[in-house]
Amino acid sequence: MLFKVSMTVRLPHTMPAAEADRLKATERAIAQELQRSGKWRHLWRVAGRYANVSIFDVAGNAELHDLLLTLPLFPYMDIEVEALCRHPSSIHDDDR
Ligand SMILES: O=C(O)CC1=CCC(=O)O1
Repeated sequence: MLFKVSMTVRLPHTMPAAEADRLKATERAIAQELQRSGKWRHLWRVAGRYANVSIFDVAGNAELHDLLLTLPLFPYMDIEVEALCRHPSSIHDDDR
């Protein structure tokens, strides 16, 4: 199943820079591994905001939830999830 996931990062201003850098580096490693696995299909920065829009391809709601929980920035992100289905006018047969 495909999901559009919007994440807005809100790190506390009181967080030490070294801790923020550590979290971001670990987040990056996990995100890149999930992209290599095919589960995190797209990752886009929202211009002008500390936010991203992503497309995930996972078995269902529970897998998506469990995956998002593994992200080190999870406690510091507002996350919105929208389930996607194939548009009848889409010419891409890999859309599900
Ligand atoms: O910077 C972000 O938008 C948060 C994030 C998600 C995956 C990643 O590497 O950073």
